Amino acid sequence: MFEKSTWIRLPRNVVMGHDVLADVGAVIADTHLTGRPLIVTSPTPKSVAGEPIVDQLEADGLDPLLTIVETANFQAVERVIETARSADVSYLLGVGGGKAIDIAKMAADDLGVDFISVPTAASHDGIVSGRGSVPDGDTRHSVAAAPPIAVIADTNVIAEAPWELTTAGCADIISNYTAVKDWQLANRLQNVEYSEYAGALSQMTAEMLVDRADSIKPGLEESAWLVVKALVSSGVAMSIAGSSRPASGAEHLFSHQLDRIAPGAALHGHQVGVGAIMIEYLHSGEKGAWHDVRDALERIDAPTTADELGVSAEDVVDALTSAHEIRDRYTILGGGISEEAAIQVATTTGVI
Ligand SMILES: NC(=O)c1ccc[n+]([C@@H]2O[C@H](COP(=O)([O-])OP(=O)(O)OC[C@H]3O[C@@H](n4cnc5c(N)ncnc54)[C@H](O)[C@@H]3O)[C@@H](O)[C@H]2O)c1
Ligand SMILES: O=P(O)(O)OC[C@@H](O)CO
Ligand SMILES: [Zn+2]
Repeated sequence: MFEKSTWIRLPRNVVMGHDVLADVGAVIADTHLTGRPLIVTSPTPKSVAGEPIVDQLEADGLDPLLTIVETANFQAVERVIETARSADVSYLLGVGGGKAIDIAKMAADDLGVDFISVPTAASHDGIVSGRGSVPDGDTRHSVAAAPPIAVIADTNVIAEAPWELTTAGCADIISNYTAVKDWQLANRLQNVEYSEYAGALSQMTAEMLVDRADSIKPGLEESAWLVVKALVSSGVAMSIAGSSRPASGAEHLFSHQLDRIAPGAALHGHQVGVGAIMIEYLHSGEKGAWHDVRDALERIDAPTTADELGVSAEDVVDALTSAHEIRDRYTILGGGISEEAAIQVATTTGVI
């Protein structure tokens, strides 16, 4: 008897392009949201998009509230939940980078209200996903959450964001190569459920982005458009899989450990990109595709070395040797790699 079932939860509206920030009110009306909105943002995105959204919604006769978050952790999620409850908020807008969007997403899920994702940078592939990613002590959770009911990605705003945020988003997509390899390996060795559709979509997204790498340039709205489309596609792959597996393998475990060892040193996307070079080496050996991963990162201006990330060689080795401990997710790292092996992979690939 066939007993399998799944829920693939996706946004109702993905609105992207030139000046679509002006459409926030229209999107709210289209999604039939009523009541008081809470805008969850961080300091720079507040002035770039948060305040213009408040002005727009006030002009529409709404009574928006705005709250600032600084760090992505469970305490921040709790604070947003309390703010929303005490102000009788009906739905949330996450406005900013990955951290503001993750916090809004998780708070909305807990409150049981809808949430709109308004990325101000193309720096991560969580803009569409039904996952939240938060550190918690020695571990890092990938929390299931409702996906945004709508995404509003203004390519004008995103093209004006610092260029390194866009290169971080590209590197987050390039890391899909190793994430999919790790997922397939876990399927073969540990019988972890694998989705052909999600895996193929994630890998194809990386391939399409790399094929267009030379047309991704600073300040160009066309480039912002290309990268946002790839981030949306990668988020959809996660929603199909019902996990972050299609976009997060050992290169993400390495990055999550680096966040703990060298907090704030580099952007998430840049860390996973450098991780992907080394993890690809572990998958395919010295003559393998790690050269292609490194070349793709170089072509989009993303870091490929510890120096460029602003971390030490010891940090890289520590993160690589402890990455397997951070989460119960089987990858090429298996039960862990030795310090000698970590030094060898990082040296051979030129990361240290
Ligand atoms: N939920 C998911 O599926 C998922 C996917 C990928 C990444 N993530 C998470 O997202 C986070 C990484 O996201 P991030 O790299 O955007 O980090 P971030 O949210 O810290 O943003 C980086 C910086 O860019 C700034 N910024 C954003 N837009 C700007 C603009 N227009 N102009 C100037 N500055 C701007 C932010 O204020 C911040 O200082 C990590 O916590 C990661 O785990 C989650
Ligand atoms: O589940 P994690 O490892 O946080 O991954 C989510 C996202 O960063 C994938 O690009
Ligand atoms: Zn990522």
